[in-house]
Amino acid sequence: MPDMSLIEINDLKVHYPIRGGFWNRIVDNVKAVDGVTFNIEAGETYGLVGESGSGKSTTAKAIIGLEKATSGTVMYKGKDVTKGENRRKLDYNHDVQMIFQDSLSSLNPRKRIEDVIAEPLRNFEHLDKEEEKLRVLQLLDIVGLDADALYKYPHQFSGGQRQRIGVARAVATHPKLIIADEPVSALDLSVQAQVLNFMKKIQRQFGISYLFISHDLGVVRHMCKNIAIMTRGRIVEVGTRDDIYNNPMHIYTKRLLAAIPETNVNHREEHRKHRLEIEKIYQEQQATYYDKDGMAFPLVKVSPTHSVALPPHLAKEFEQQSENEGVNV
Ligand SMILES: Nc1ncnc2c1ncn2[C@@H]1O[C@H](COP(=O)(O)OP(=O)(O)OP(=O)(O)O)[C@@H](O)[C@H]1O
Repeated sequence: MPDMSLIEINDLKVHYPIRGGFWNRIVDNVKAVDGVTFNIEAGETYGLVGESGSGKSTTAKAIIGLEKATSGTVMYKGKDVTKGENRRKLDYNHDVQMIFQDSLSSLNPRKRIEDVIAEPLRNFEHLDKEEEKLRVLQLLDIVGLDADALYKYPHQFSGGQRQRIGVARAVATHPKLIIADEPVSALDLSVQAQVLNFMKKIQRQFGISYLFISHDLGVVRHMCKNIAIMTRGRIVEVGTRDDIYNNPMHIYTKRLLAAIPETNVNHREEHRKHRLEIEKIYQEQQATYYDKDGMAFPLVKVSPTHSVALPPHLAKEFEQQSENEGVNV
């Protein structure tokens, strides 16, 4: 039997009802997440990328159990953790932690850092005062903060330092998976790199997996082995880092790649031209990449590691190819 992935998300859907009319009946649904499937392996960083409103955060919330799945499964240790009873049985809330974009609102402003970081320890491990303090100090050290941080409050830190505190808190109970929802989007470029480096260091040290959510393919590049591109509630392209950056095939992925800012001033003009070119192609062709309801087409395998939601006229070639390969086996 093949090894199980750490977590397997299968055809996950989260639809929100829209009510209206005199009787306040359900008149339609917002398909925030509409059939998302991917696996995260132990120790890897999996990227989920898309623009605002594409359904990334709702996917994350459904995985962690903060949002109810309309259908589909999230399999962890062989059980579906969209069901509360399985989450409790498997200690899922201990094993899966989250880091949010805005640490100022996600860290309790009235608690000192010692208590902020100790909170998950108090929920899940019963240490005495001395042991607890030692653990908090170790965690601060791992994310490069001094012991005097213990007695300060979140607002006394910079954005980058607060994100590091969020990382220390998430890692406190040695989780198996950390869901990081836009963990560096609110930070300056130089500080982003610092926080990402701490995240990588911690990953090596504790062997944890990340689900790394971002709107920016530039940020994800140095973090993720596998990446899924999401828009309008569906995955439109999924592949290895190499597939996505060197052979993007969906028009939406190409546009996201062109949107990565060029840091080298000598290449800025060239990059601007390329971006405008892609934008023109996007405007001309995007309608063909979605069905009559504006939804992405089913994914088609274009290589063993790479799948793309190609429109039917482009998908044909690859469907034919896989059929032929099937015959050869
Ligand atoms: N509770 C809700 N009720 C109705 N619609 C919702 C709800 N939560 C999210 N949505 C809608 O679902 C879609 C996906 O939202 P989601 O927050 O998952 O996107 P996102 O990609 O994470 O964007 P962002 O980065 O801006 O949070 C959006 O159209 C949003 O308006």
